[in-house]
Amino acid sequence: MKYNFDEVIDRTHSNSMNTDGWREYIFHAPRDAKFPYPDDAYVRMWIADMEFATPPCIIDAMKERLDKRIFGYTKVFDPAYFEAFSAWCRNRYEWEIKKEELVTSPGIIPALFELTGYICQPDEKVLILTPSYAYFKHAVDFNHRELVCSDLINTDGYYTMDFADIEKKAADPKVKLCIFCNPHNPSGRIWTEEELQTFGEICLKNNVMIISDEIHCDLIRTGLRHTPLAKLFPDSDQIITCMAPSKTFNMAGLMFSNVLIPHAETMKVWKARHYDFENPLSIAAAQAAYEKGGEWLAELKLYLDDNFRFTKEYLAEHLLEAKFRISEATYLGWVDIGAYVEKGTDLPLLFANEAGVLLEGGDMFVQNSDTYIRLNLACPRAGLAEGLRRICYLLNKKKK
Ligand SMILES: Cc1ncc(COP(=O)(O)O)c(C/N=C2\CONC2=O)c1O
Repeated sequence: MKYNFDEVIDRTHSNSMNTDGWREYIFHAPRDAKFPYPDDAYVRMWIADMEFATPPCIIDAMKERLDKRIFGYTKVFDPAYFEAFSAWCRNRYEWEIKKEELVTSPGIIPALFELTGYICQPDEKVLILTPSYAYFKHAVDFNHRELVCSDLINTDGYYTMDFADIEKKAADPKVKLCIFCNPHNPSGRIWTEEELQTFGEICLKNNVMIISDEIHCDLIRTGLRHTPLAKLFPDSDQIITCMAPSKTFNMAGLMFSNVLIPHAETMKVWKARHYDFENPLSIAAAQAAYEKGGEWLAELKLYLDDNFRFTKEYLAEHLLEAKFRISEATYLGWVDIGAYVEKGTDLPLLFANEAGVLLEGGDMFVQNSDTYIRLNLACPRAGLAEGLRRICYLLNKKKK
């Protein structure tokens, strides 16, 4: 391997949400709230960013931009960025994107917050599939629109869409938008073309616009394939696609993402209301990611594959009644520990107080996730092993 994913990198004093923001985000506690373990004694498996250095090609591109020494107002003017991103979509997803549909946003979450308000009138509703990344709900709440949830069907830890339920809810004339996660966080599903086709047809037939959040699409297990939803409906202007280098290359702090808006009226509102200046270092980083990041990503995927295999084997040996499937996508493990805990247990607090592990779980994913914990496996294997050891020790002790 050319890259060292076993390297432990010190993130303290870097204003990192991962190391410094967990009290507020997970527990809604003040920054000085006391917990049983010293901060640096926690195994951090919660927020979705990685413990791996961003690829050298990206850091070099940022250094090259720094050497220009002026950082005035900046937008994506150079066509080289579109060429890099469109080549990425063509080569990896056999998907031709259109330059006139591409805009950028300082994150997919801000785009979801904006687009929800642009697309839905105050009395209209937004459909999401649950369990869900909580910010889908936050985007709806922020816009004071009504949230409608369709629970995914969980068959022994394998999640599928409940098309009958989606159809019923999409038929409500007030449901105007679905924020869709493709691939799915937290279950790790990569939706098949057949599932995407069925889902898309239900929404389009019922005049429900879709925002397909595909931020995790590059982070799939080796050998599996992602299908952009919009690729299956080339004649529709009702599917907005969000992609980003942020998850793929561990650069979420650079606040740069791609939004593809085929719907003319929505694009018109976006251009009228969105603040479209960008950070020059972020543009340089994103372009380098798409132009040169492929080799690093291939090695990252192999390392993550091994972390998932390690987790599967470790839980099979040390937590016999846990249910865990290797996620098809994301670097997030999704584990049912219902055999060890009561429904309604505050799982993040339990593991923070009694295991020294920071994780997300339970009701942090809107609904339909009660006895699940989500583990960030994008870390050096030694840290992963210690986190799993602590989790299994606590749960086996509680079981006795
Ligand atoms: C489905 C999905 N969309 C959007 C985002 C964030 O996009 P951004 O605004 O950074 O461009 C995340 C990050 N997911 C996270 C971040 O921490 N925990 C998670 O599950 C995500 O999982």
